[in-house]
Amino acid sequence: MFRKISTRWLVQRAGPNSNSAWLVTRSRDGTARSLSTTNQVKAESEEPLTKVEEPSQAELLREFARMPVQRIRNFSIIAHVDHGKSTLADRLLELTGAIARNGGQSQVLDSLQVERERGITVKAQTASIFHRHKGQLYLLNLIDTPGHVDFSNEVSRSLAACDGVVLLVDACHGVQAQTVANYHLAKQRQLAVVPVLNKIDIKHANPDQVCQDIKLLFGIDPAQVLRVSAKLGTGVSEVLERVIESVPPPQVERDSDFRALIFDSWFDKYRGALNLIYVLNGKLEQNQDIQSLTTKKVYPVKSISVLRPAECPVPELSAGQVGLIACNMRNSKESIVGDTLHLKNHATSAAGSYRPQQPLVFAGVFPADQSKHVALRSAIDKMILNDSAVTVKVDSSPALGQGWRLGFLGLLHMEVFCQRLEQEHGAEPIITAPSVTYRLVLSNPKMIRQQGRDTMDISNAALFPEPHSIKEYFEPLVLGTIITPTDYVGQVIGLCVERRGLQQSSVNIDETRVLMKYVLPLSEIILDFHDRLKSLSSGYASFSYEDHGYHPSNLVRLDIHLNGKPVEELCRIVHVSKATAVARQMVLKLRELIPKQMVQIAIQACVGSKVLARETIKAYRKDVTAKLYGGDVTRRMKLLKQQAEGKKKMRMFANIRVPHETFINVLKR
Ligand SMILES: Nc1nc2c(ncn2[C@@H]2O[C@H](COP(=O)(O)OP(=O)(O)OP(=O)(O)O)[C@@H](O)[C@H]2O)c(=O)[nH]1
Repeated sequence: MFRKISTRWLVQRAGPNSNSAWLVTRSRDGTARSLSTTNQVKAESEEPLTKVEEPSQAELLREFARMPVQRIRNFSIIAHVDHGKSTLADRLLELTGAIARNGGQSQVLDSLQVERERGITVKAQTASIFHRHKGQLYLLNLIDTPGHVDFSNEVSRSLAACDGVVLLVDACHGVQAQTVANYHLAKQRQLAVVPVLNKIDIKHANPDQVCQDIKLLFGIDPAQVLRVSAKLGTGVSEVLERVIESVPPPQVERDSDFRALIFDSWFDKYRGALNLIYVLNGKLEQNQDIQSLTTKKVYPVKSISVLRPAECPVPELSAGQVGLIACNMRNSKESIVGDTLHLKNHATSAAGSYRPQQPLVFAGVFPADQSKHVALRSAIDKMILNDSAVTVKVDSSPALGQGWRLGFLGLLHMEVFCQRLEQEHGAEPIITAPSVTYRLVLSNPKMIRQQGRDTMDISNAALFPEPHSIKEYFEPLVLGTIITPTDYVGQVIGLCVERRGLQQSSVNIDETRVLMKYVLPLSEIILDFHDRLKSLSSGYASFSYEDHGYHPSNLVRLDIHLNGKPVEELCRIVHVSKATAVARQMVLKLRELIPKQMVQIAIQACVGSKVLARETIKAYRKDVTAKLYGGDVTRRMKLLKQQAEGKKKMRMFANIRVPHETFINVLKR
């Protein structure tokens, strides 16, 4: 028979779609009755209930088409690494019915294999969700962003399509370096900030102290900071309420010609490049012809869909909305993140002000087998479509053949890109040692092809000119922000000094933590600075950095010779004060990494003609005297002498096999 239920039970039964408008009860006479507001739910809650139905996808998508701008909110979740952005995004998707509760799949928006394997977000992901607030249905476009500094391009790209951010801070670890960087990024774009403390369920969380830190660093009133547990779902619905109240609706025009910003794209095997767009003006319908502002090419719109987070087809997209379009674009030269789309022959001004970040670290990428050159080029092209921060230039090397020089935002970015090349496109590239871009002033400017400039930018150590032709050296610097517990300040300062850092400021956030700013050479931090910082502070210190221009320096080119032959792929540009230490470390590492071969291998690290370090890998030795049994000792000596001479010849002509991964592994300490 019928049961009496409480309002609370009813709302919970309604599950993810607690939007009361969508609850449908069936009364005693069997007629369906929909409840439109929370108040009505209360009034009707004493009624017997037999069935609760959820709105169909079709109903929601009809609402999507009718949604006025005033009821749209576009926001990103930003935070330091591991502060719980993806977990909060999961809860918001569940709460609004976009995904099933307890679906067994956590971090739905971290869909890439590399994200699941490494447990980090590397790509910002979008989802359009619906939520009922004060009786009105709202459309919320949520973007879950990565937290690591190497993927900060994803954050700036996402912010171009937003009017507000949820600034998430871990209640145990407090404000960290990337929290500060992301907060300033949002403020630069004048976005509304909804401050949220996460992980309040953890016993040793200290939300009051963290609120004080937020007040000190960002001037946010502690009373404004929401306290949630994304894991348990506590307080998550208030986040949505606050987003609707604090984030302004998009500043867009619906009564003008269509204009949209491409803020992400990726490759689909069957449909080509798919563009994620944010519509700023007018509306777009299927089969209309659109034009790119950059390339001037015209494309027919083949399909339009909205991400919930799965793709759902919709007939049109209106200003203020975010959606996915397929329009026969084929590669990264056509589908450009940051480009503006408009209707054919309705030229307009650029939408938004997004520019990809400049890469800081460069590495050569070559096919392991030259017959795979075309396949690797196509894989790189598809990957760049999905990662607009990566730059590509053609490159070649005597040992590795034709390839490319790619620019990345950091070493992790480079590793993730190469891992994705392998996992998503089956490519097996060889990656050479990463390097930063140095600037050289030459004594004879005629040597430089670019006319009218007497400086030369160089990121490939193999192309480093002879020292006598260089007048001045410059190296790139970064301004690093480090937040560390006071107990580790000594070790952190030691590390920064070792890396040629200069302290700019030091501020006590509270009694237990210090925020320090250091100017550091970029080349000193790209490889392992972050790992060292984490290990010497037991994981508590955090680090983020931004570009700080160029500074005069004193550099040398360190060559690695194997049996007297230079190996271009292993040479590096280093600061003169570090040359001997790096030389020693590289030869030792190479001795470990290069397998024993038929000939003895001499590994030398040299600057010019001066050898700074040397190690030897002994050859395999066949026992040529094994067949002798007894006999004259001179016979034995003769065989050994013949063997030694044969090896000497081999050493001169033999090609020493260096495993592909050596080029990267030699740099890891
Ligand atoms: N106890 C507790 N753990 C949480 C909470 N929210 C997230 N976590 C855990 O914190 C870890 C990191 O969560 P993620 O959601 O991956 O963090 P993220 O900020 O998305 O990480 P990146 O995208 O890699 O920067 C996971 O192990 C979560 O289970 C919470 O409210 N309470």
